[in-house]
Amino acid sequence: MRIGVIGGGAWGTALAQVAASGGEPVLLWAREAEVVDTINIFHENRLFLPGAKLSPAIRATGDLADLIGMDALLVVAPAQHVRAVLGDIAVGETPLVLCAKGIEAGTGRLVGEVAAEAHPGAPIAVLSGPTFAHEVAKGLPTAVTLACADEALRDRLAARLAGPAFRTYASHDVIGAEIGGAVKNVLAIACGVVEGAGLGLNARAALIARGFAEMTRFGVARGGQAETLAGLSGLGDLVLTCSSTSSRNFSLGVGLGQGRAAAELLADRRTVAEGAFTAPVLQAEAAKARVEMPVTDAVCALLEGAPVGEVVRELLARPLRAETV
Ligand SMILES: NC(=O)C1=CN([C@@H]2O[C@H](COP(=O)(O)OP(=O)(O)OC[C@H]3O[C@@H](n4cnc5c(N)ncnc54)[C@H](OP(=O)(O)O)[C@@H]3O)[C@@H](O)[C@H]2O)C=CC1
Ligand SMILES: O=C(CO)COP(=O)(O)O
Repeated sequence: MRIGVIGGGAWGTALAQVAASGGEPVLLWAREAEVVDTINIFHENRLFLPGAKLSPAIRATGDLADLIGMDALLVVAPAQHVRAVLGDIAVGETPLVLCAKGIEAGTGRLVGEVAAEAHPGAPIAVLSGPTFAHEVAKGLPTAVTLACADEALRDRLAARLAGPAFRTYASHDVIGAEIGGAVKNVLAIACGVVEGAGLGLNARAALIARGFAEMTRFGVARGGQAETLAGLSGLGDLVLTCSSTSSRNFSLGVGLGQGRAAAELLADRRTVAEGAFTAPVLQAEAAKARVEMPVTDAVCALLEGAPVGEVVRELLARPLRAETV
């Protein structure tokens, strides 16, 4: 199965490394000439994944049309750019494996839904889980959810992408797998705020647990399964991203917790913190579905510039309620 990768950021590059681990050729499309050149010449993505030695089986191209005719395409552009990028390539019935984590602003669509609209003939799969790109690129042990409604295709993709240190767990729940990855980015910002504001480890654990409750409420309301949300792509990724400054979303939250403005923090970075884009659209989608998401509301308020002390006081002053409903 010949694999093409759309997106030359850290995660697209690490996934190309996974797909090339058995020596099979992999073609990666990147927007930036510097990424294409450093991969082809030095076998390193010096812009987005510096220091990771890449397989010589990975070749990069700046021409999206070169990916036509592949057996499967991993779509790893940031969530807000997936529609535009997929609009630039004719994929026909080539399976699309969505690997970005987010919800599209303006439409409230999950990335898989965006891809299905752009290419109605293409089977859709989702790869998601606790996966810092730099660890995957180094070959450190990692496990992901590989979700696809078509069982035969799911098994072929899971087998093709699995490696000695990269385990793919099959699922049929595409929506649940996507929602976990999208929502955990917003919750990771909240956990970063707790760290930045010095609110302690009890508060972080409480946010992870209550955040997981709201992720599950929203995921189930949108048609995902609670079991998927409790798996690698939901709880697993939530725990990873909420506990390390390796996470761009957690780091953004640390800055917010220290009282810095979101605009300043986002302008400072070249890499993507998806939660900042997902938070307002998640809040709007939750309101439509009548799902309460107090942690997401708090993150939205902080991104809009509300003072940390005030937001935390409001969160803690909410009426007491039963833990499970
Ligand atoms: N990094 C990680 O550890 C993981 C990331 N993910 C997810 O993967 C997705 C991609 O993240 P990641 O690889 O880390 O991204 P990076 O932050 O490493 O890089 C961002 C990439 O997106 C590109 N980009 C920016 N704007 C556009 C655009 N308009 N059209 C196409 N490409 C664009 C950037 O190019 P340019 O510099 O030219 O703007 C760059 O190649 C995200 O949804 C993320 O949540 C999932 C798992 C792990
Ligand atoms: O999705 C990720 C790990 O699974 C990466 O998280 P960040 O985008 O917050 O760095």
